[in-house]
Amino acid sequence: MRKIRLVEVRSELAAGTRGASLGIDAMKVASLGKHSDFFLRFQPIRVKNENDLLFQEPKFKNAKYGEGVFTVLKRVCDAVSDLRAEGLFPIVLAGDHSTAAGTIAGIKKADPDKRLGAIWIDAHADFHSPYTTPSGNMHGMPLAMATATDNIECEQNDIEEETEALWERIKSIGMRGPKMKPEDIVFIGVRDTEPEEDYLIKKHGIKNFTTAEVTEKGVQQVSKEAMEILKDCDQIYISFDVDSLDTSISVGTGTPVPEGLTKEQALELNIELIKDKRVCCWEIVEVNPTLDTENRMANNAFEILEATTASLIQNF
Ligand SMILES: NC(=[NH2+])NCCC[C@H](N)C(=O)O
Repeated sequence: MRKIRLVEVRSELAAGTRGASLGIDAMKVASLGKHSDFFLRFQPIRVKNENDLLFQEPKFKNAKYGEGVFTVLKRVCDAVSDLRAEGLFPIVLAGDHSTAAGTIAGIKKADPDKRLGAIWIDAHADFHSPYTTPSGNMHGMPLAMATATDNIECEQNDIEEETEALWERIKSIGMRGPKMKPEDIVFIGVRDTEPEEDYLIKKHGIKNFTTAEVTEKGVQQVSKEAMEILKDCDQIYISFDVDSLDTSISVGTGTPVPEGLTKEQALELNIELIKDKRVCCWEIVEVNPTLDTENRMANNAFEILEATTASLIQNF
């Protein structure tokens, strides 16, 4: 059986809306409500955050709070890389989705020679760089960080020199250069992108399984096809952003988008995908209880976390 370690990252610097750093504790409240022993079973590692920067104005307008994001991602990278070097399976519970770039860097740092792929279950492609971002919010950038993509072809923002230097440092966390090829990304549920991201998706032929496709083909088939696309990867990372879920379930996330997955679809998808023996890390992000009523999103997210972990344990 694989040994699991929880990594708790209460960081929300890279989100545009406040509150995502409370998502982990909202899931803990959900677990108490269910009388679950989940949080007793795994020893958590807590990564220090830099959320106090939020009391100041952001320094970099195309990479807001980027200096803090860099520090947190570096810490996440080191924590994940240490766990992977010990052969442990990190389950990362995080606030905003930028942490995924730290996680990916950590996986790669521990196994630089292994080809890494990612399954990105999300409403967003998170493929912006400071050169293209419409918001400056760095939770829209983790896949550009991980693949070292600037997307100058679609440049929208005339970025400052300091921002450029910071972006270079962020892309070099763990190791210099790309940790993954864009071709080794599979999207599920992506439905809110900007033209600059559409350009990259088309350029690299990245497959997106839409909500309609998941409904039509079913979870088993979609999981099979997703893994088939990543057949040449040695390791697979799964990133689950709760905004992949439909807004009728809950709006307890910073950037909710209609026409998302049902809870059952997301639950089954994660249960199924994590059975693949190459999956080496799973992450859940963007639960924001301050935007919610009766902790609905965290209740759903915790259910998915618990079921996915159970599937991981049962299948090894
Ligand atoms: N992880 C997220 N919720 N990302 C939302 C990104 C939204 C938009 N594409 C932006 O870059 O601002």
